[in-house]
Amino acid sequence: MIYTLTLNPSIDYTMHVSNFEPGGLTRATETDYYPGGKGINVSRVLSRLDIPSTALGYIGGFTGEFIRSALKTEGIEESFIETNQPTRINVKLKDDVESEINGPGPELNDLLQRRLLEQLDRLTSEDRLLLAGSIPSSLPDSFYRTIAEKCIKKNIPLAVDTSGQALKELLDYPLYLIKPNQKELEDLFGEPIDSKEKTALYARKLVEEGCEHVIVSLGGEGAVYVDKETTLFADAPKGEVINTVGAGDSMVAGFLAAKEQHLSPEEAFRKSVACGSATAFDSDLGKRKDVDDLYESIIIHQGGKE
Ligand SMILES: Nc1ncnc2c1ncn2[C@@H]1O[C@H](COP(=O)(O)OP(=O)(O)OP(=O)(O)O)[C@@H](O)[C@H]1O
Ligand SMILES: O=P(O)(O)OC[C@@]1(O)O[C@H](CO)[C@@H](O)[C@@H]1O
Repeated sequence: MIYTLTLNPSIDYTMHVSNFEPGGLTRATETDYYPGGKGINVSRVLSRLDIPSTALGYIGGFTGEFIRSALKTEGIEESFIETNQPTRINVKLKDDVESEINGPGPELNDLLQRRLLEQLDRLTSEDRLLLAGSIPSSLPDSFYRTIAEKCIKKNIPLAVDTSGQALKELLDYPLYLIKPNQKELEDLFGEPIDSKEKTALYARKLVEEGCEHVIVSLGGEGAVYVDKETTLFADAPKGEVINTVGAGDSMVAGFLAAKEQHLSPEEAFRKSVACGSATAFDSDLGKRKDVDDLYESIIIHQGGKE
């Protein structure tokens, strides 16, 4: 079973506006709300691809109830731990450019932390775990490390989609999959990375440090994939971009789904890019039909083994 862990879920409240005026009243032309948080997005896309997963993490209050019922409607298993504070609401503002305001997340005491670690103790080497999104500030920065150590000891493949210090610390472990975006890769190495070739070079450093599969997403520029044997470049397909929130998470889901179906790295990468772009072209996460339609149109170039 694939388990997705979202320590800090959210409701994503999307507001479409035109000419947002800071300090003034702006009326939205359209609003939507979706269950959010990176791991939850991955579980939702996996489910659209007919791959079951179980969503783990902390939820609470009326917002948490919304997430629980949305996942139930979509037939997604969950085993969330209840907190006594409402799950955060993250605002996604769509004007000519996209802006995001993400909440800080709940206070999680020692007991809640222990409950999650006990849950994870029940995973076996038959499972896979995805650690996705930010660590709420009430948890120690080392929380993902604690989880990683447990998983590596039990040979549980670990996929990671997070940023900043949390991501840096996890690179000490042999990870199954990591999917930084361009900015996250730049932050990791403290260097501007401004071409696909340079992206591949730095992605290869991550492979050399022990990551089995590295995908770097580059928004409208597509993505780069590196493993021990292969370097691949994908162009993003053209289409009307509606909402890129969750596009990166969709890529992770596409790759994990394809690997569950034993597809080759190239096919898995293709599926990953198709999922990312299907989401970018939708107001919610991408739909199965759109992923299938885009799949064949993704152009993949082989790179050298720098
Ligand atoms: N403008 C676009 N046109 C086509 N596809 C896009 C566009 N923007 C994003 N995508 C698709 O989505 C993928 C992921 O995009 P991006 O690099 O923005 O992810 P991200 O920053 O991790 O997103 P998030 O954290 O919001 O999930 C890209 O590799 C591409 O396949
Ligand atoms: O604050 P975090 O945990 O870093 O990111 C949370 C978030 O921005 O990531 C998802 C998109 O990737 C959204 O559903 C959600 O609002």
